[in-house]
Amino acid sequence: MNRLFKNSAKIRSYQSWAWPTSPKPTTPVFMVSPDNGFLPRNDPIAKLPERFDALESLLDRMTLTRDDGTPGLLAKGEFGDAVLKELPVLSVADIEDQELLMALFRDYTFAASSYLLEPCDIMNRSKGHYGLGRQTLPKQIAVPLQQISDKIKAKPFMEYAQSYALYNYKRKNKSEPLYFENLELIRKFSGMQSETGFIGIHVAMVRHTPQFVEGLTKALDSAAKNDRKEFNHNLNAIVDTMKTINGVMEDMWAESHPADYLKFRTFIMGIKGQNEMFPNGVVYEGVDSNPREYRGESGANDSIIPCCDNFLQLTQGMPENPMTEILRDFRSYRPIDHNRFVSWVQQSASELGIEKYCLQDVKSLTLYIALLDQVRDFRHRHWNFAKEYIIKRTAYPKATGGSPMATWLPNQLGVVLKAIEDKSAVLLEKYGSELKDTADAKLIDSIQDRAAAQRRVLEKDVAEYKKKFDQ
Ligand code: HEM
Repeated sequence: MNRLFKNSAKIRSYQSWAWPTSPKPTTPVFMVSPDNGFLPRNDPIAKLPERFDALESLLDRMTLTRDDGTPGLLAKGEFGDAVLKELPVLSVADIEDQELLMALFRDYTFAASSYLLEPCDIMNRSKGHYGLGRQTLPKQIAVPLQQISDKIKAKPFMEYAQSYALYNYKRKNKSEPLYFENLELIRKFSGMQSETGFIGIHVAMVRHTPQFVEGLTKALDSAAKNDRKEFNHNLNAIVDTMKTINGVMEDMWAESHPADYLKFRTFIMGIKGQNEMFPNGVVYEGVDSNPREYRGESGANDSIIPCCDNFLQLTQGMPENPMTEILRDFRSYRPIDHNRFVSWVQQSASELGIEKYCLQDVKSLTLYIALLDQVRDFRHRHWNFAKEYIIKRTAYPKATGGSPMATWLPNQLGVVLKAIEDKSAVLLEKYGSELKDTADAKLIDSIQDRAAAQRRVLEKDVAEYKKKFDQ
């Protein structure tokens, strides 16, 4: 077992690199490693044990359009009543198996979001706005959900990794890898193919994170040993993996139709910062008489881009503004080991001074800019998703995670564009004569051109959308 940084005086080792070869039932489900990256250690448990049949049956009948084409409980506005009538407060006190706890977390969070947001979905379908959600989560859902969340150390609300996306897939063919065509969903709100596409593309991207985690840890390790050749090799590997991940992301356009997104998006809204639906948060009956507030499900809780930001030391240069505050807050909505890894990358990159280390070598700096360009590629495409799937089609000003539509994503895209401009200028000033007429010079030229063009479009977009959403 490879123990990176064991001998490095400069940075601490990432402990979970060497996690147990025979995990115990109490070993967390999400542990970052070059074996599974940011995916769970094993494929998610799809079916709950018999004692949870009442919950399983409700979730099977819930989906707007069921697998047999008939309307489900949510389509008829009958889910909430069915929960109150059919679901007892089931005990989870004796359960310690982390995989079963994660499956229960997924299923109770699906039930919670359906229960709270059912009226908003009905209102949105008929009137085009959301109205009030249910303001109390009944004890049948709230009590076990709180207990499960305590055991897995999560917030008791639907989350990107631990419920909606990364713990919600099955492989059609168990012996095949998790490419998009080989996966299907365990739970869904709408039953539309576009919902499978939306979630499936996230999973299919995260499938490539074992290489990503390996590249990051090895790059940090080689910087710690001041092995320039190895460092450049590993940095190049991260750039290549990001190209693959961005390539999968591009398939979103084909697999999830922009016109369908708002039809299932209502159910992934949060109960924080969504004033039209939950002006005072939600009371968790039998748990807390004070209302709770949690952000909704969002890809912002994925760990790939935060790791790139941290490795490139972009995070510390983010402007001190309410947008960056939201970015920090999002980081608390993910599995604890994802959070630890993301923080570890931040601390190690900062202790080693990765940015400065890259400035000292023409190849390292070129690769640093190439990685910035991949983060730009991700955030630019992502901004286009936001425009095409959301902004074009609704006047509602908040994203599912509660961030403001017109300004939040551009805040981070702007930081990356600026970093490309700055670092390219340094590269040309410092190493211009060395680079002259090489393939790397052409690469940097095209990266600069793209960044400049995108900045112009971004500024125009933000001015227009600030007016539209009054932000
Ligand atoms: C149709 C596709 C998508 C749409 C409409 C969309 C929409 C959004 C929106 C509106 C936000 C703002 C945060 C919030 O929820 O309040 C966000 C954040 C984010 N999403 Fe997505 N998203 C899509 C696909 C993806 C995919 C496939 C990923 C891959 C992991 C992803 C990763 C992220 C990340 C990393 C952020 C934080 C952005 C940043 O740091 O600049 N999203 N998304």
